[in-house]
Order: sequence, then structure tokens, then C-alpha cells
Amino acid sequence: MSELLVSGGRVLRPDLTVERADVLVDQSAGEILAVEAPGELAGDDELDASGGLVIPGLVNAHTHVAMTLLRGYADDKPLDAWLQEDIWPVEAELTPEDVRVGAELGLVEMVKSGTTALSDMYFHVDEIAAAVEQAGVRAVLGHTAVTVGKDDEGARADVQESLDVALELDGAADGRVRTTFQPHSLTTVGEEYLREFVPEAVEAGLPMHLHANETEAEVAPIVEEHGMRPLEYADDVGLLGEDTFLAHCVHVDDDEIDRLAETGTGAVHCPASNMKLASGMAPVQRLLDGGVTVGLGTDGAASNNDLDMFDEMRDAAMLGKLAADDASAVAAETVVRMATENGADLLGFDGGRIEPGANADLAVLDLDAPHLTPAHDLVSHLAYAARGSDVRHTVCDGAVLMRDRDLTVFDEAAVRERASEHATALVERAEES
Ligand SMILES: CSC[C@H]1O[C@@H](n2cnc3c(O)ncnc32)[C@H](O)[C@@H]1O
Ligand SMILES: [Zn+2]
Repeated sequence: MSELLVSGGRVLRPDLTVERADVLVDQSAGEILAVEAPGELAGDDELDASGGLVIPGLVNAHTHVAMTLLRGYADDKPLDAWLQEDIWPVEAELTPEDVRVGAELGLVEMVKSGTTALSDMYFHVDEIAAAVEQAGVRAVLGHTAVTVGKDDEGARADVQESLDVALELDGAADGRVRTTFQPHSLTTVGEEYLREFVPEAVEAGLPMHLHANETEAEVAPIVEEHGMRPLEYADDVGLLGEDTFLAHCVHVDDDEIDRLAETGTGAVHCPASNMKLASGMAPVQRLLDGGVTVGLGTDGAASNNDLDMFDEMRDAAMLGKLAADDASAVAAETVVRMATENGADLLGFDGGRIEPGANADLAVLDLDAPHLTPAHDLVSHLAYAARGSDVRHTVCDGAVLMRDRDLTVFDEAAVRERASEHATALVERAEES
């Protein structure tokens, strides 16, 4: 058994206290073995955490990792126009290789900013799974089905593919890949397909991940067509439950919050995307107070425009206060929990905390920086002051993915160069078509 010692630093404990301690990792089992006072433990290999803070690896609970190729391609538009005028036309030109390269770039960015787990919605999912396997992170993947604009045969094939991919890929990358059934949203997948396929997904035991209640504009057509609020409709077609999490949940009323809590359905807050697309302010504190598990996600790099979960924590805390008109809402501890244990809960991974028996998914933050001085409160720093670039080491499943900011899993320069080439060629193809 090979053991890794993360030594000399301070450790963020599950109760969000900070103590000086060393962390011993069983690299073959991918588990944390012990957290003990400095000097008590020894390992075969060592990661120097002196002057640093050991935190659980961050969990990006809603993203489209391959959309890094579209970073900065279309800005300053609301969701509907952004998708229909810009994003969907260029995505129609994406090749499997583009998706692989875009996913690699996104995973490089994630590992460099301390993210060790993600939940992704996209297509050409084999390519994303291959990139995840190489990156060494954990991921919940799936093929996202859209039926609007397709004939019945095309629509059914797309939803069937979502089921098939979820069943086939589950457990890939030595169990680091799990899967979800993914209707894109309540307005982009027709009712007949939801009524037919959702029970099949439930019967197969598949968790579900979809966009819901993201913009005001998508609520009215659902009420008009189905005579119910979106989440009443989602419940009616069988989408809500303990194995479902919904991205966004911006425009939810009190009854819908109760419904999420009663069914055990999770929510993923994506503050940067909601601000950039002017989708609205999610009632995060009300969701949490109502008993909903809320994780945190960046959404894709085309609506953010980065995949840095430290940014996301800061945005969530700031926007949460504005939404609640209360400076005590969505406090520092809350966003740290959202980005760690809540995200791990939603994704079904036994992580998000530094304690014996938990997955050995962690990041070491370098505190030796002007913007992290003085150190009155390190939880405050995580939420409000730290940046992804402060991460010194990243470990997932016991493996060191980044040591002293050098990636062990990818040739970063080569990934960036290939991604730039693919992004340029992709946009040229889209302009020609
Ligand atoms: C068909 S794969 C997933 C699909 O979702 C699109 N997407 C990216 N961000 C959002 C968002 O905030 N709301 C809805 N859909 C989004 C992405 O471009 C892919 O087409
Ligand atoms: Zn999304």
C-alpha cells in the first residue's frame, strides 16, 4: 500500500474549524487514512503543505466542460438568444475530437483551481469520459437530450441515447465516472418523451440532471401549456426525487421550494451564469432554509467565463445577499459547504470533507499571498478572497494531479495549443455554414 503524507499545513475540518494537522492518504484505496497532529504520521511520498490550507477538493455540480472552446465566443445576450443565435449553431459543428480537446482544456483549468469533481451535461460523452479518465478527477457524465426541432424519430433516438449512455458509462475510469439521465430542460424536451422515458430511467435506477426554472421566460410557456408551475409539472412527469438535481432553480416560488424539499430533489446554483445571462437571482437562502440541498456550479465557460469555483463561491455569497436583501444571507460557511459537501452529496460521491474514510480528494491552498493577509478567518478567505491560482497541489482518489502547480496528468502547454487551434477552426466552420 502506498501512502501519501500531506504535511506541515492547516486543515479545514468537516465542522469548518481549522487546525494544524497532517493528512495521510491511502493511495491504492483512494481514501483518507488519518488526520493527526503535525509529526505523528509518515508516508512513502510527501506533499509539502507548509504555509498552506488543506481543503476538500471542490465540486463543480453543473457544467459543460467542453464549452471552454466557446469561451468569449458569444457574450452579453440573454439565454434564449445566446443559445439560438450563437451557441447551438456553432455546437452543431463540434466534432468528437473538438469535444475531447475542449474537455481537456476545461479539466486542466479545474485541476489547476482545486476542483476534483464535476457534473457535466453534453454530447460525444465518450470523449469527455476519456478526458476525465486521463485527468484523474471524478465526474458525473451524461448525454443531454433535446427534442425540440426534431422529428419524432430523431427526438426518440436522442432521449434513448441519454438512457443508453448513462447505463453504459456508469463506473468507467475505475469508478470515478458515474452517470445521469439528462433531459436538457422542461421546455426543450417534449412532454410525451418525458412521460415515456423518465419512468424507464427511474426503473433503471439512474439519477437525473436537468436545467430547470432558469429564466422567467421559460416559466410562462410551461404554465400555459401544462396548467402548472414548472416544478409541479416536473413532479407530475416523475422527474423529482432524491436522485435528481436541477441546475439553476432561479424562478421558484414557495410551493416549488417545498416540493423540492419534500421530494429530496437537489438544486445547483450557478451565480455567474445567472448574472451574465441576466437570468435572475436564485433564492439560495430560502432554498437552504426550506431544506433543499444546494450545490454550486460554474455552468459552461461560455456563460461564466471561467471554471474557477473560488470565483463561484464569492459570486454566490454576494448574489445571495442581494437576492435576500440581507447581508447575513448565504454566508461564507454556507458557500464553502455548497462547493464541497453539498456538491459531493448531490453527485453521490463520498467526499467533500477531510476526515478518515472519506475519498482522498483534496486541494492545498497557498496562503502566502498579499490578498490572503492577514488570516483572521480562513473560511472567510475561501469564500471571499482566495482564487483558483492560489491552489498549490491537487489530489483526487489519492493520486497527485498537480504538484507545486505542475500538472502530472496533462501537458498543459500542448492542451492549450490544441484547444486554440480547434476553437479557431470550429468558429471558421460555423461562419462558413
Ligand atoms: C445538448 S448538451 C447541453 C446543452 O446545454 C447548453 N447550455 C449551456 N448553458 C446552458 C444554460 O445555462 N441553460 C440551458 N442550456 C445551456 C449547451 O450549450 C448545450 O447545448
Ligand atoms: Zn447549463
